Amino acid sequence: MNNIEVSLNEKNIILIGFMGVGKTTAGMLVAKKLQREFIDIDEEIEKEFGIPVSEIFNKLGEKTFREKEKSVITSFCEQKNKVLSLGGGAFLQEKIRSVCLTTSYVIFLDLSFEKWKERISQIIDSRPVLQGKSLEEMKELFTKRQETYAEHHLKVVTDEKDPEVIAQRIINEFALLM
Ligand SMILES: Nc1ncnc2c1ncn2[C@@H]1O[C@H](COP(=O)(O)OP(=O)(O)OP(=O)(O)O)[C@@H](O)[C@H]1O
Ligand SMILES: O=C(O)C1=C[C@@H](O)[C@@H](O)[C@H](O)C1
Ligand SMILES: [Mg+2]
Repeated sequence: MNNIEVSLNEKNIILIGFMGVGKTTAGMLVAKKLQREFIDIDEEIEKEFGIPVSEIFNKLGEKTFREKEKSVITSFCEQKNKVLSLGGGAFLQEKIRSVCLTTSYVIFLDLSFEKWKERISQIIDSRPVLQGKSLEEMKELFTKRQETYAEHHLKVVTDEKDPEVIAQRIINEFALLM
């Protein structure tokens, strides 16, 4: 199937994976190529509270963030024709996993730890879950979190440097599913 046929299928495309694997970067390009609206769930949560994710964690607590994360994702899953980029911890919640997997196509963006660690300096300031952790502790979290992404419809490896190439690969592999 080609891009046109992919875009005719109305189900949402949902990108999951660890912080920094490129869900937002690739997701925006996938949405543009398929002429769909792109929604970054972390940004939607920030809009609801009017403060950045790190401040939500610090001032309101992770529990409040996770509750909002669940309600925002559930509400977007009632819509269609979107490309959603989920926060790296969203799939920790069973309710989120089930609503995403039953309503939408869930694509797991996979990246090796070796490649991921090259991005730490770019993401650390805005990712409270990483702050104060040693490289060893980050590796532990990275490895543990892979279990939460185990349920998906498609896995796409994102070690490639060029986000355009990754976005096209997501679309091509997704088209094979249909
Ligand atoms: N293919 C790539 N090669 C190199 N760097 C990349 C690539 N894709 C994204 N990046 C960079 O890695 C960082 C994280 O990317 P991005 O914000 O898209 O990740 P994310 O999966 O959305 O993270 P989060 O779950 O924390 O929202 C950004 O600085 C981005 O510019
Ligand atoms: O992996 C996580 O637990 C998180 C990832 C980010 O996308 C944000 O959703 C938040 O910083 C928590
Ligand atoms: Mg993101």
